[in-house]
Amino acid sequence: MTEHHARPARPPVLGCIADDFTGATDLANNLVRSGMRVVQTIGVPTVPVPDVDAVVVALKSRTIPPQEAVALSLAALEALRTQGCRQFYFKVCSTFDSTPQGNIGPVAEALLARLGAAFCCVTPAFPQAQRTVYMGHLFVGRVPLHESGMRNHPLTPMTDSNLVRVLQAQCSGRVELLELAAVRAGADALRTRMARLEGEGVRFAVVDAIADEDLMVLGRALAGAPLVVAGSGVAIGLAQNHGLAPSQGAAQLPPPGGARAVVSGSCSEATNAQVQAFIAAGGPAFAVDPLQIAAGADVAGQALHWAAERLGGAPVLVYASAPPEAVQSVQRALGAAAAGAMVEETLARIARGLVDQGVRQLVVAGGETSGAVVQALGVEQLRIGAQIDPGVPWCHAVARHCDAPLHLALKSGNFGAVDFFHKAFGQLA
Ligand SMILES: Nc1ncnc2c1ncn2[C@@H]1O[C@H](COP(=O)(O)OP(=O)(O)O)[C@@H](O)[C@H]1O
Ligand SMILES: O=C(O)[C@@H](O)C(=O)COP(=O)(O)O
Repeated sequence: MTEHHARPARPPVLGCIADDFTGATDLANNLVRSGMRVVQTIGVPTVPVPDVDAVVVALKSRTIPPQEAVALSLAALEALRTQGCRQFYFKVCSTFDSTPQGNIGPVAEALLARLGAAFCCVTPAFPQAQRTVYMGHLFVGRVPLHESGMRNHPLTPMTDSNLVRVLQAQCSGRVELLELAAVRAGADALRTRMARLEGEGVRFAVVDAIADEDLMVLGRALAGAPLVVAGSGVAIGLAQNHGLAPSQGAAQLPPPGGARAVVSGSCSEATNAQVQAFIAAGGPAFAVDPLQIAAGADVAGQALHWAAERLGGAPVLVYASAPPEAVQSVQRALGAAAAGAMVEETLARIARGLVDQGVRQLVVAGGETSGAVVQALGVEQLRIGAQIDPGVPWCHAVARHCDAPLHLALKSGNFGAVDFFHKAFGQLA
């Protein structure tokens, strides 16, 4: 939850449903930086949230069966409506992580139907993190999505950069492009164009955006729209519709304490480079071998025994992160879903053990991994602090399974500079 400023209490204006936990903190980070007071809940909130402008519900629904993702997302929508939210944001990955079955299309269609709406804009553009959309094609830095490291993702390999085509394969409604020229024509013209597309029976418009200014225009055009489906980028353009402006004060967190650790289950290019940089700089690191887990070894116990002798000194790293060839060989042996679940469960047990041993500053790399860790720790709400790198803030969490509050950074696999792990702890020092 962010600091409360002196504003009259009113229901939150924006209700957000994020399909993974790193994605949720990424979105909350952009909302906070644009001037909104935000509370992030882990799972569907069951109690009233405090006086905030936006609520972000973090789900772990990106890779579960589509019907389960739909049911969870609709439950989140109902809870957000109960809190008084009037506009809704379905936060998906900036690399549009999904499979031909979903879950972006099915969840977006179900949310639209429940809201009684017929049309919504979709864009994963987040230029500050080098995600741009042009002619409906998603670029990651200088390369199209299908040439980026995402083509080798363990759970959601992305092999087509044409998002109109990718989304159409997941939807029954019609998907069209809203090209950059329409965005550059300004918010009023863009709104007129959106209305025309809706009149033509289009359900989803994939919107081009290559710079923050495009997202600001789109944000204005979305005033009053019931739903937007987007990465975290569009968040920078929504606060202006509610008379809110960027504020630094929102990012203050209590001082950190305790030992420092990183748990990494992301196999993305950026994370693999961060792991290698940490090790090359002499950081103590323990590699988790999925085949050992499958063979019945007590890998979590070994990792915790190793860590117990080192905690309190330099930050320690426990990682399953591995390059694509190693991941593929594990997946051939164990199956992709089973390997993923097994590694997540082990890393979550390790994270909980590390916290039991006194870790109070914890970086988790990987969206699914973060979901597993946060659930194992029993975290219910997160307060968002300062940004470490685009898309990744420090957060402050109270966890059921920890007697003192924790500083947590949930890092999307793709995000962060190569020295992210050291940078993160340096920022808290
Ligand atoms: N060495 C490995 N072999 C196979 N799967 C792995 C390995 N290491 C991690 N995984 C799995 O890969 C998935 C990575 O997804 P995630 O944590 O969301 O990372 P990212 O943020 O990069 O997408 C997780 O399910 C994780 O358990
Ligand atoms: O939008 C993004 O890229 C991130 O917020 C995100 O969703 C992260 O997903 P993972 O790469 O699985 O961590």
